[in-house]
Amino acid sequence: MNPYRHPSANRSDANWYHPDLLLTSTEDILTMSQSSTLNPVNRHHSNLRQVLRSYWQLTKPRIIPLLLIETAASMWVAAEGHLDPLLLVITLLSGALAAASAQTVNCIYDRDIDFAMERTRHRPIPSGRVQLRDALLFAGTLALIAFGLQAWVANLLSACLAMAGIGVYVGVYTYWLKRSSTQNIVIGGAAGAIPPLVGWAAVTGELGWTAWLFFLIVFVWTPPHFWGLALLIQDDYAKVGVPMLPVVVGDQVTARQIWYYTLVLVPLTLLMVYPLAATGVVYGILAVGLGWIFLRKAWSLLKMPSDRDLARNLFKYSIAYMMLLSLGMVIDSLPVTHHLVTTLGTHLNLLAAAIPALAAS
Ligand code: HEM
Ligand SMILES: CC(C)=CCC/C(C)=C/CC/C(C)=C/COP(=O)(O)OP(=O)(O)O
Repeated sequence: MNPYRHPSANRSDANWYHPDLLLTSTEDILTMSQSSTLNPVNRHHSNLRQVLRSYWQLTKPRIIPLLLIETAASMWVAAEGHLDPLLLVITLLSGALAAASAQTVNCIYDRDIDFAMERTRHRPIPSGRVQLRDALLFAGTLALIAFGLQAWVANLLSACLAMAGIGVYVGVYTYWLKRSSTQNIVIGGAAGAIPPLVGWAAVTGELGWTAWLFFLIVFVWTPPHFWGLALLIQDDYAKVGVPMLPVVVGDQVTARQIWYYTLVLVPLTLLMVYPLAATGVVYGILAVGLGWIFLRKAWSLLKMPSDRDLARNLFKYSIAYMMLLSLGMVIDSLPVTHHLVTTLGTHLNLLAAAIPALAAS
């Protein structure tokens, strides 16, 4: 008997934004009902597929790519466009394993509230598909492999930072603050800002100003990212007593906080260009454009804090924003971009010098 299984467990529309995190899709139900009538070999394969799928879901896989994009962007900037492919692949692999381990421990610790929330009750532990002991073993193994790989191929600093990411997410966010403070994701959100530090340390063996600035950018981005979503799913959190900001202070104050954080975020992204000069004009233009859109969306929400479409729109945009900003850093650091920008600059200078002569003739 599964202690976390509720007889009335049901799917709901609250799951609109991450259907892959659910298990009981029509396809699953069909597969499960078929497996009892299949021959033993097919049944074995079908069961194995279901087990693998459950472990995959335990890692909340849809969040991991963005963490890896941050890591890769930081590595590219640190390497000034000349990145060792093996180092990149191993750092991303161990980053994915570390994040998966962190998410698994979060699923273990939060199994009671995950069971009670409509949105999360089909996760592998509350639905009884993965046992606690197995999940713990899985999380421990992933963390060990992540640490070993990273320390072996890159360096000890980056491996320790990845483990610190797990520690902050599990210890500070999940265990300490998630159920006790409205500032849970502000402070606990530091976990999600650690991947740029891991990437930078993997390339340089140390942590520079640029790495810390990237950390700060993700740190300040996290509240608008999550509170946009929290406005939509606050009833679920309220039901289980998790004090996410909108649950405690309401829509208006949350929208105001989102606005303040976005106001700080946009100028922060520009410090990469000046005074740090870690990135150039291509990233700069992108950061201004993306930031302008972010500000407009946060402003619209500030004007109509209870408009759920605006909140959903801001949440979705926050993800695209971080992806494109990171991509901007990568494109900016490539040697070909440097070459193009320098050539363009030279031509513009020549043109500027020629204008007075042309005007005089
Ligand atoms: C403590 C900080 C954060 C909290 C509380 C948070 C919370 C959430 C939640 C609840 C979701 C909905 C999906 C789910 O149920 O798992 C989500 C989606 C997402 N988060 Fe965050 N997040 C945080 C930080 C981050 C960071 C740092 C990143 C990456 C840089 C990130 C990337 C994403 C992405 C890509 C999605 C969309 C997944 C999908 O496509 O469904 N989040 N976040
Ligand atoms: C370097 C390293 C290993 C970093 C790991 C950082 C990490 C895993 C960040 C993810 C943050 C996140 C998606 C939280 C979800 O909140 P929640 O679990 O409270 O959401 P829920 O309500 O859906 O359970």
